[in-house]
Amino acid sequence: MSTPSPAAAPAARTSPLLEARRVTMRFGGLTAVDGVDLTVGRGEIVGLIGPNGAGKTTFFNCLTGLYVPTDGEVRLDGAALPPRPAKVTRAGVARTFQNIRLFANMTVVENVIVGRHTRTTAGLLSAIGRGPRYRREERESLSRAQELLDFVDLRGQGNQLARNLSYGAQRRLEIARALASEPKLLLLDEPTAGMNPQETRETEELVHAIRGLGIAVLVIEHDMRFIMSLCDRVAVLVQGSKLIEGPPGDVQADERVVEAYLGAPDDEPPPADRRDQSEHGDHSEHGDQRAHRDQSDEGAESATRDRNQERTA
Ligand SMILES: Nc1ncnc2c1ncn2[C@@H]1O[C@H](COP(=O)(O)OP(=O)(O)OP(=O)(O)O)[C@@H](O)[C@H]1O
Repeated sequence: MSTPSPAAAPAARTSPLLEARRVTMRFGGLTAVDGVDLTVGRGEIVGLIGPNGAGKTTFFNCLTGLYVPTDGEVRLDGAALPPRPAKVTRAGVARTFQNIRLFANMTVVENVIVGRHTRTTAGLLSAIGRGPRYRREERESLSRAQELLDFVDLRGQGNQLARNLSYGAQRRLEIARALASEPKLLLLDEPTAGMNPQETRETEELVHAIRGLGIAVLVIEHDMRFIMSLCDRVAVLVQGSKLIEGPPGDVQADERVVEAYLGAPDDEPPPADRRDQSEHGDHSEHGDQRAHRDQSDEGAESATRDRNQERTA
């Protein structure tokens, strides 16, 4: 028997974990995502940034089966992803949403167990009859959910209602629920939106820990400090098209990115303003990002939280 040549190696070994090719999404006359190529390697943390309305969330929706792209394809481990959210989750892609989507009146641990449903196999009859297979899977799911709650620093809070958790804790619970599906790739849509600097730092640590589990992460975020310190690679979307992608330093210094998204140096606030911002825990430094964070002053930040809390209520 001959040894397979490298060219004959399975696609799963040679291709990136996620490969999106020429992904396009049109809504009537509007092209929200226009021929975007993006790869994510195994264990990589990739950032996706761009101005409001650039098409970032639409692109996520194309990756996760919520939208069927008008054109292009998405592959995971070399295999085309099916255009169905549950099948995409089963294939190994989990996500969180821009606005918190928890089951507010279920307990914290139940929310995580729900996230495991794509990994349990007991059929409906077994579940109704509470057969041995169902009971074994239920025990395993509970034990795994407790581990995940420990992992996201929610130990001891499993029996609370999700709605009673603090805002930052609800965001961590969403991540635990996504991890419960045992993903190879986790997509995070603005995970630090509405967070204070301390919560943002904790989220950064958590994402590093997730990578430590061997899980790749693709993250949309407007907080440049977070993105630049977290990511191995950053891609910039502008008006549905990918403007540039590369190491964070290169992207941040790219003139086109500064012009289209970050804002020209002339736009920076005078030093007194900057000091004022940092005193208020605002670390933003540039144009659109600053505009975004301007919304995160005391009033708007609590409004964001209120909106997110309403979502879970
Ligand atoms: N279901 C839809 N039907 C019609 N237009 C849509 C739909 N979803 C998104 N769009 C439009 O597509 C464009 C891209 O929106 P998208 O939410 O993907 O941008 P984004 O980069 O995620 O913005 P933000 O940073 O504000 O979340 C916008 O013009 C938006 O209005």
